[in-house]
Amino acid sequence: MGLFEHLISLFSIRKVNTFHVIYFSLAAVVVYLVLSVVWNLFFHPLRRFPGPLLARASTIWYRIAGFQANKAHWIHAAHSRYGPVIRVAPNELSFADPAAVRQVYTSKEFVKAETFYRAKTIYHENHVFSIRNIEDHHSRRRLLNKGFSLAALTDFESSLSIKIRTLLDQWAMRTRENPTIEVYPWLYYLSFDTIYHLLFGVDPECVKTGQSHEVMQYMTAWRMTYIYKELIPSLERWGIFMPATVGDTFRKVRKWKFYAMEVVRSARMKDAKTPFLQNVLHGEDSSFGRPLNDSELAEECMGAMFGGTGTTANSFIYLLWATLQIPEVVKSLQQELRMKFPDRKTVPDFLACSKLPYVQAVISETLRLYPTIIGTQPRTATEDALVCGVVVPKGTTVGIQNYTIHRNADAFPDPESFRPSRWLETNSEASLNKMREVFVPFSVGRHACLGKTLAEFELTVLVAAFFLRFDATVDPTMLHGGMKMEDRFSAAPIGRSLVLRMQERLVEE
Ligand code: HEM
Repeated sequence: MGLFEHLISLFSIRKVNTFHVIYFSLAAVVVYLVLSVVWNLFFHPLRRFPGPLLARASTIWYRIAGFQANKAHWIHAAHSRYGPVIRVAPNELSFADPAAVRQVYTSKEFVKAETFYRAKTIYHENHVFSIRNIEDHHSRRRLLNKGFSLAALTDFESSLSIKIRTLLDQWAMRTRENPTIEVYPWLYYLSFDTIYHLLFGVDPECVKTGQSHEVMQYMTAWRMTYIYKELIPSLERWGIFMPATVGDTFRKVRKWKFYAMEVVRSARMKDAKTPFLQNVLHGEDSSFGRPLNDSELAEECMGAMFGGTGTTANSFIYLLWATLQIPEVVKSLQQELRMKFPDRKTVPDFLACSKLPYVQAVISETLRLYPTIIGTQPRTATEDALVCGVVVPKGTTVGIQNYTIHRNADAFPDPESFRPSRWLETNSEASLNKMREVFVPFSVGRHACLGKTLAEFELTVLVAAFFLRFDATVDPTMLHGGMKMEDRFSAAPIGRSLVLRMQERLVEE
């Protein structure tokens, strides 16, 4: 007699109907859930680690936090309550100890966590961000590095300067009559134009026209699909067949893929000459032993478009938000810039601005307090490992979030204050080293940001050109609540808005 028949005879059921099947199925699910909670709380290898009860018992805590785009904030609050090593899901630990950063992110014992990064594929192919295998990732990185190198960016600098000048001309023109301006979309236009032009050699001219590009709505949709895919990985295949809003997001991502394939095909036909395309169209991905095909290359382009747009745009948005509320910071910034560049309308070159200590301190302080990759970057232990003296069993996922370690009070006293001068007034090499150890906005190790140099170029030149040319303040209608960092892995202000009052000032009054 089978188990099902046995249960039926036990409950004296003569004839099985649909109701019984549903009833027993539900009962089986409840029993399974209860047993897994008991296992997670009392028998799991991580049972001794502290953390919120719901997080130790099930993945619900982690999933709700993810859905609400609040994961980084919840984990941060849990660290304050439970200590530097906490359990944030039955099989996941979070470390707030700065020493953990390099032990995890530069070690071969840890690989990208499967569910989290598989969900970050865009449409049916892996790209450099989602590849987990160490050798495969290495060969893909080798293929892409050249397109984002310092040499490629130095060649591209004049195009970037033109875009920044066009943006500031737009702002100057629009604020002549009325000084109030919504800058949020404009900064997306600038970073999108920049990455697109760098990749494909064509300027989409969002800044020039003041219009969004169709790809931007696809990228917004993608931010939701990876939350859904983390929950149900098979949506990668089936998402486009889902009804309503959920299906719409997947269908938009499919449109983005078609768009990217078209761009790649046309680049192939024209044998496009940007450093990125030169390398990827002709170079081999050594783990495939061949160049990337159109679909694989389209996916890399989509990854770079996404990686290069919101990250830099939001960093500058937070830089303006934080800086413009502190008149002394603005004054120091403008003094340094105006001493060096007498022409206020100039868009200075990167090399000169990269040596200006206060400009660099303002950028560092922004990336410290508002790291756009705000949350955990989860890795899975491929063998038993030791992190900060704690044994991490094989198969455990661990993560360290920049939002938390960048607020380490030992390295950054009074961590919630935006204080650029902290980067300049350190009086010992030891305290500077401590700050450097903890400060990892672009991550470290083999998965560190591919676009770091591009982001630094863009931010540095933009900060310099903006503060040379404009006097600005945050509009009084802006509320702190609207600037809360929404954690969808890459963070953005929850209100999607930054309204400023600004005035072009070309001479001292
Ligand atoms: C201020 C701006 C930026 C910040 C703070 C930032 C931060 C980061 C961080 C922390 C990672 C590691 C993520 C992880 O391991 O899960 C990363 C990876 C990456 N970033 Fe950025 N990023 C920025 C701008 C850019 C730009 C402009 C691009 C343009 C292409 C870019 C492309 C990438 C790519 C492709 C990866 C994956 C690298 C790999 O796994 O090998 N990022 N970024």
